[in-house]
Amino acid sequence: MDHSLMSLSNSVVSQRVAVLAGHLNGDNRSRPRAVQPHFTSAQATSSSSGIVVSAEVAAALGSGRPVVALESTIITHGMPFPQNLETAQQVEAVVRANGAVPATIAVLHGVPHIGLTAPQLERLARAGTAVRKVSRRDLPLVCALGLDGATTVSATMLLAARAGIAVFVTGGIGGVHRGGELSMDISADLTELGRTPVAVVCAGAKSVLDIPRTLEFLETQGVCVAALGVGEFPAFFTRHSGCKAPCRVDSPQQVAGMIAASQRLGLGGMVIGVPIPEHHAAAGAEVEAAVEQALGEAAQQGTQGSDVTPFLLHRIKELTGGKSLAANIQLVKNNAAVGAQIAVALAALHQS
Ligand SMILES: O=c1[nH]cc([C@@H]2O[C@H](COP(=O)(O)O)[C@@H](O)[C@H]2O)c(=O)[nH]1
Repeated sequence: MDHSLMSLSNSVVSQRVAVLAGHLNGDNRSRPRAVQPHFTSAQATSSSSGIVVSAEVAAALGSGRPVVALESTIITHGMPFPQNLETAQQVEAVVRANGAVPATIAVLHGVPHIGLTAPQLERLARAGTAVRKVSRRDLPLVCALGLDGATTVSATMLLAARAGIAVFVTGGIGGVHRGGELSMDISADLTELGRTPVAVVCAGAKSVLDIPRTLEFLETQGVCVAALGVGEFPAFFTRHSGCKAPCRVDSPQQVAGMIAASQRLGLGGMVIGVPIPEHHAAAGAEVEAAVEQALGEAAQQGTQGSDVTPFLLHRIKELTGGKSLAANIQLVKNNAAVGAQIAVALAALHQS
């Protein structure tokens, strides 16, 4: 075993995992302060959770310091090498610079890891799409077969919650795909948001998706969706989706207050849409034209299911000559700063 890592069985985190595992199984009775370690260590075993938390993340969680979860599909499937590795490293640095501990999440050789070492991160980034994209439904298989897995928003949320991490930063969430009313192609991210108590800080959902139906579905799932500093739900590359955000928040402290209230009430996840900063927004019309073309090609080639998003991301990048990738990197870093500020505000609330 890697000595920089700590098995859950011997840590305070294991107690928190026990609390959250109960919640994920539908036991919401005692959630008020979801990350408070009030279970005895006898109630958690590493064999039941099988999750490894890095020593740094475990120490931060154990002392109530802010932690931000980060996903790994964005590294393997969302960007090409080496920009994916550079971005992953920079995002972790931005989280630290804003006062929180980053916890990148992935499955390595069948074991879910919360907090990766530099060599682990590099191995995933180099392997890219050769690593299996893992959402909630894929976890049993990759764990049982000892495979590597890059966790999507749904799997990352689930694992973050089991470790007691309440704030998670990514680029964009999955959603209802266009034509989803017939194909039923709806990302597992949306149902996960309905059931798992983690706030996902993102730049909204890409316009490759059906954003109005995505928001409708989130409402059905009972997910609190807010936009930060604007009235409109952001659409990833552009600040404008044409859809009013269900609510608007104006500071990390306000978001922390909503997360704390959600925890007290035993609710599920939350989406905080942070619009891409004005000066980094890619030429909207150009990216939108690329989106339309890529969607047409995906339909023509019969691309389906979990292959659709990676195909579209790759094609849009090609069609915009890399402008979409540059914008993507900037918005993720911006989200990382905001997410870390939210985690800091939440930790302060819990300690007050
Ligand atoms: O702009 C992006 N949106 C979504 C993804 C990834 O794609 C997943 C959704 O895939 P699907 O539509 O197959 O559920 C998300 O959870 C995330 O991991 C990404 O990398 N970049």
